[in-house]
Amino acid sequence: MGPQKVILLACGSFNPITNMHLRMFEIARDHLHRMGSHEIVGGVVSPVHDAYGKKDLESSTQRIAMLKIALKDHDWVRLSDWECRQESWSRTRQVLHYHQNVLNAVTSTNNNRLDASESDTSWIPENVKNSDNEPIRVKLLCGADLLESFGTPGLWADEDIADIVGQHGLVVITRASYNPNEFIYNSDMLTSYMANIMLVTEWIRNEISSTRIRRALRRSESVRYLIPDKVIDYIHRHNLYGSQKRHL
Ligand SMILES: Nc1ncnc2c1ncn2[C@@H]1O[C@H](COP(=O)(O)OP(=O)(O)OP(=O)(O)O)[C@@H](O)[C@H]1O
Ligand SMILES: NC(=O)c1ccc[n+]([C@@H]2O[C@H](COP(=O)(O)O)[C@@H](O)[C@H]2O)c1
Ligand SMILES: [Zn+2]
Repeated sequence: MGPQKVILLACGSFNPITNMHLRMFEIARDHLHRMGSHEIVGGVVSPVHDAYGKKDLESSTQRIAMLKIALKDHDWVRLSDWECRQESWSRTRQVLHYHQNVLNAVTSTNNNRLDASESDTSWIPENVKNSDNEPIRVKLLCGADLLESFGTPGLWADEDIADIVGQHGLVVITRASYNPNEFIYNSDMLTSYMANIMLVTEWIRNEISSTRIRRALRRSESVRYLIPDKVIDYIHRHNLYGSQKRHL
């Protein structure tokens, strides 16, 4: 059996998109290709709905505009704005299900093909559409902080975690001050699904986070080389995150 084909899907606020969000895809793809077990055929960024209501969450219109700029010439990662187009916030399990279902329909040769007008397929790589009918799995790509948020009481339903890890699978990138190995060890459920959790060590560590980017912008400090130049330009032109107009 050859490597399993995978599309990596990253959920989050992307408030705003940072270079580290983009790096996550690269680090994950290199690792999985080196292991020989998976072939990454695409990447998808799925920004969260406005109703997620996190502190300082910029509107989805602006977050999507910044993502479009950042991903404009990207060779393999695309945007899916499905979450933002829903009536309310969607659980991550639903997000994975939706994307897996569309993908199944687009790649299947039988009758459950999608009505093209019904669904947005712009996040699916062209070479995958009408391809050779090989199954492609949508896996959740996340940082170790998101994995550890599984342990926050009341935040994730157990059956959602079981479904996400059991049916889809996780690719987790290490992050400073988190210990995903120990977190998995401490959880009976995650340990039972360990074969479906790929831990990827980021050796060129950096602590870029959207929170720190917003803080720097608020303080009129430079965020150059931390987020794409064109996104910085957009932020200043639209005075987002309390930024004063300033040149790069
Ligand atoms: N420096 C990083 N290292 C590893 N993973 C990261 C890093 N920054 C973001 N991620 C991951 O990117 C995904 C999207 O995260 P999110 O939009 O919350 O970004 P963030 O930088 O953590 O933002 P915030 O500071 O607002 O929480 C999550 O899975 C998160 O774990
Ligand atoms: N129960 C759930 O499915 C659940 C709970 C909390 C966060 N999430 C998701 O995790 C991501 C977290 O993003 P932030 O790190 O920006 O808060 C978002 O995409 C959010 O929708 C999902
Ligand atoms: Zn975060």
